[in-house]
Amino acid sequence: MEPVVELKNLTHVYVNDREASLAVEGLNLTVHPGEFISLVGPSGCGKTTILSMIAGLLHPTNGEVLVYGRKVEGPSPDVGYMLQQDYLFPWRTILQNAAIGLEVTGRLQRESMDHLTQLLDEMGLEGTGSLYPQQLSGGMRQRVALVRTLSTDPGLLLLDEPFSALDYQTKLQLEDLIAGTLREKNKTAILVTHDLSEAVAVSDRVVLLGKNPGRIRRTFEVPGHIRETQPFYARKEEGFNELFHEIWREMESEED
Ligand SMILES: Nc1ncnc2c1ncn2[C@@H]1O[C@H](COP(=O)(O)OP(=O)(O)OP(=O)(O)O)[C@@H](O)[C@H]1O
Repeated sequence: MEPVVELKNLTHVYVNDREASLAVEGLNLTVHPGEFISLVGPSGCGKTTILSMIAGLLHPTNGEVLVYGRKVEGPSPDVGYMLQQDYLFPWRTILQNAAIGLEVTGRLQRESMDHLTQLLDEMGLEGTGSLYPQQLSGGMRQRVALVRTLSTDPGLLLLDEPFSALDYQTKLQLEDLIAGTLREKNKTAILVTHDLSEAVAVSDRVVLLGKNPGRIRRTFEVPGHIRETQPFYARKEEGFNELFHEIWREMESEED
């Protein structure tokens, strides 16, 4: 099967008036259909830069990004992006917020509202369509952001720390919901996170990046029995702690 994402010798240099800084260098990564990948690594190792290039928001200085076999030249409806902040518009109802993706891509139709209401229901947000964002909790708002992202039916989801602003309990609930939903809908996902336990619990593969500049340091396969378990319970599975500590030690041992 054709890969969903191919990063080939990907390099990015940020340039301003005074200096140039190498953020990502010579990165190669292939992500297959239905895979859930996490990118982890120390602060500043280039995780967000990599997602921005896959999303077509930032052009690589060198190398190339292919999504579904096509060179990325800009944002595409095949790719959904979810961030730490939900960016809901306070003056729009929940349903109107959920509809924005379809609106801006010119695909909003009469029957779309039924589909969005169904998606809100699936996310446990029954009856919230006519409320406003400020009437919902942080976890609920982030679920609305997920509905907005899924509404355009992108095959690939880029998740940049979508759980990190939430309290611990909400974060665990949302991890289960998002990982379960994406697997059920057979989406491909790349998650950026600082939380190694989250990375192991939700992913098929954890890609550890090293810093100065961002390069792949090591890739860890998550064993099948952990992958098949809901993230919350995965943390109690045999081998989970060992893998967590292996990644942790590797990250700590970075010398450069
Ligand atoms: N717009 C920019 N201009 C100049 N340098 C930048 C810019 N954005 C990021 N950088 C630098 O590029 C490097 C990679 O940044 P990036 O945000 O991709 O890392 P990250 O791994 O996502 O960091 P964090 O984990 O702290 O979110 C860092 O050294 C950062 O300072």
